[in-house]
Amino acid sequence: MHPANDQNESNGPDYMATIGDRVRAIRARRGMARKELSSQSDISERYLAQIEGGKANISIMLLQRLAAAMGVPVQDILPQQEQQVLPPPLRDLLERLSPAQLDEAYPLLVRHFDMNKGQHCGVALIGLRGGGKSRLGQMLGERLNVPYIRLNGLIEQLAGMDIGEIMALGGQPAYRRFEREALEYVIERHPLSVVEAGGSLVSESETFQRLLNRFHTVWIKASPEEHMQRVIDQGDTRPMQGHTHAMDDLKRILVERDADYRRADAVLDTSHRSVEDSFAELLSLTRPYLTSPTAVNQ
Ligand SMILES: Nc1ncnc2c1ncn2[C@@H]1O[C@H](COP(=O)(O)OP(=O)(O)OP(=O)(O)O)[C@@H](O)[C@H]1O
Ligand SMILES: O=C(O)C1=C[C@@H](O)[C@@H](O)[C@H](O)C1
Ligand SMILES: [Mg+2]
Repeated sequence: MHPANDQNESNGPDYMATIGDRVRAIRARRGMARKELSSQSDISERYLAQIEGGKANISIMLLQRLAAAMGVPVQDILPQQEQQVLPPPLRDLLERLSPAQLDEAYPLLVRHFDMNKGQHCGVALIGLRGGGKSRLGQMLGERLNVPYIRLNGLIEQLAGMDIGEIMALGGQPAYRRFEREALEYVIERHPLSVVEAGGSLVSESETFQRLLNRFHTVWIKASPEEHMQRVIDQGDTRPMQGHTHAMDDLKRILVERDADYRRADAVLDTSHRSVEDSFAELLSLTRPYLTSPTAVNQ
């Protein structure tokens, strides 16, 4: 409340008038007729009219009954509330939410105001090969009806050649240039999407920073053994040849990138879990960043 108002309200008539205004406003918000409030609070309609008209010097006991009948704390009716941070309607709304709904509300508000500043473009999945970025990313896009974009696929489209050819022709620098170009393409063309980053994007600090700034990022991780087994199960043994060495390499890469992957906004560990189970958690972690404020209940 504004301090100047508090001072004005502290003299008798203004104080009573403010109580009257507050009672009328709360009753209206609750959709209660004066008759109904009268029977709920056991205060006569005539006296309620006097209270609302700022003409009654209401006792503490009646004030308590009145507040209880309208389902609000007494301090909502009293004018001087210097300690109160939130305006009553907002606090009232938040108090009615369950803990799970509050968890949902927080990122929604964060996202909403960030979106006003043009910050967020959706969700980006980062992590090492075989974590489940493609599998889970596709499911997420389909479920929430937003495009799923595999950055490596887009790089190949923009370059007009596959990743192997890019590497052969221009090496890592060329790949990094196309990677950045692909990310900017997504930011410009897609207001909301699920982006799968290549496992090594995090090693390119400027591109990674851009991704962190524009997306809600999730590190999709697994144990080294599962990363390895899943990639082998997909029939791709290229980076895993040599077995013990391959496993050592994988572990080393995970350690090397650990600090970068940890910069993600959230972490999803898919080790020893079913795809469905991992997806359910990913959905709850990211839904607020992929739905428009008008589609909260989607
Ligand atoms: N709990 C789980 N969550 C996600 N995927 C799982 C899970 N359990 C098993 N899988 C399997 O692991 C594989 C993950 O492969 P996927 O291609 O999605 O990984 P990726 O992170 O996209 O790797 P890459 O960096 O190579 O693109 C899929 O075949 C998927 O079915
Ligand atoms: O994890 C890695 O080192 C890589 C993963 C791929 O997605 C590509 O980003 C690239 O081939 C390197
Ligand atoms: Mg993938």
